[in-house]
Amino acid sequence: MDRLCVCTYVPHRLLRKISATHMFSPQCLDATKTVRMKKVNELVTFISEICERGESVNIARASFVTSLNLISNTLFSTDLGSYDPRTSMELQESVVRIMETIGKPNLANYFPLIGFIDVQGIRKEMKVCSDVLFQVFQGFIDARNNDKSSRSEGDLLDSLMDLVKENGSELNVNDIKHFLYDLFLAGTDTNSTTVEWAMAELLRNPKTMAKAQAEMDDVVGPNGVVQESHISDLPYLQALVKETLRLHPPGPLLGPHKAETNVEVLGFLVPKNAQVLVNAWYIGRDSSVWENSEQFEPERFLVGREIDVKGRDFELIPFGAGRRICPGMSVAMKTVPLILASLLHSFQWKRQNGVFPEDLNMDESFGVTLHKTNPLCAVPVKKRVNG
Ligand code: HEM
Repeated sequence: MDRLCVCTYVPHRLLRKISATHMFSPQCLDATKTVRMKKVNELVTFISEICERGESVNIARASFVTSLNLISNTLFSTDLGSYDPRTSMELQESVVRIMETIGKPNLANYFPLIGFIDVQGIRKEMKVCSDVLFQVFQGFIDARNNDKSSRSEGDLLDSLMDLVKENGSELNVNDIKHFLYDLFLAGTDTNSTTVEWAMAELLRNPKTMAKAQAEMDDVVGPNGVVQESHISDLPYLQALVKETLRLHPPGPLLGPHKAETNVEVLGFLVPKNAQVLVNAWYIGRDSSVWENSEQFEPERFLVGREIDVKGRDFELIPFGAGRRICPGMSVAMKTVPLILASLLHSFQWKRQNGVFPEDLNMDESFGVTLHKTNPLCAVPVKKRVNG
């Protein structure tokens, strides 16, 4: 993978390095632990309110807001998402619209000659929404430049602005805005889609759901509150996250790669400059590698050789591998299990009119992110006495 790694959509390599030290390093992850807990607790509170009204929750939408607020708090120390559909959050709406627009089949990809006409208005829509994001980011940058007291000790924007001052020749405010843009797009939908697919698999596999909940009752205690520190003691939960990423990798074709030089892969020549799309979705379902490859069986990760998602085991690469591996992997592997554990430990889940069937519709819509075609809506029922 390292030889197929020319960067095609992140504007500045330096920023990748910065994110590794300023956002995703073990120290930063430790420092942002409290924010993650707070935001996940807000999700639980929101669902508890829905529970009291006996309504259903759109799982992807709710966990999308949590993921968005997690990122916006790490970057700007503020919420940019809202669970209340009546509250207009322009950044949230624009991120959703960008993800929907990117996911649409674009005729220009099939007929490049007509690309300049923008028949479907995709380019225009992308521009309108992206402009909103850039304006919001510029607003935060201006506020910090104009009013030093609006700087909040330790969030990522402060560090990035300090870096611009120190490395003016290599880095400018535009680079920062593009970097923030990538983080919001790459780090929200991926997380929430994974939570939705995991919940869908569990709802049609009640025995698997019961096993995961029993493990939590043992480790967290029936009336305890899930903490991030519990996750390492919940092997079944970790296995079910891996199994979800195997069957439903949010980035089914990873990011577009390009060969830096002629590369030989398994006897095939990949010529220099060729664009390479890696089908992580197929790799995860390859029946020559995975037994019962279409079945959701977290147990497969608990026996035999340990297979992880960190880019070293090529049969499971939902985050990619090599130099271009997802920089947010460590934060995703903390957030997704934490959200899932909180949803499963605090609530039982049912369908509006009964239980979910084994043949629950699991159709996938291929786009940049692999979405569930029919959004999963489920009714929460409070499980814990003090939850
Ligand atoms: C379950 C959650 C996630 C999955 C499955 C995932 C997966 C991926 C994949 C497959 C790529 C492309 C890798 C390649 O081209 O080989 C990627 C890139 C990226 N991801 Fe993630 N991601 C997740 C969560 C996150 C989060 C939470 C963040 C940030 C907070 C994030 C930030 C990024 C960025 C900035 C890139 C672009 C990196 C580059 O092009 O160099 N991701 N991710």
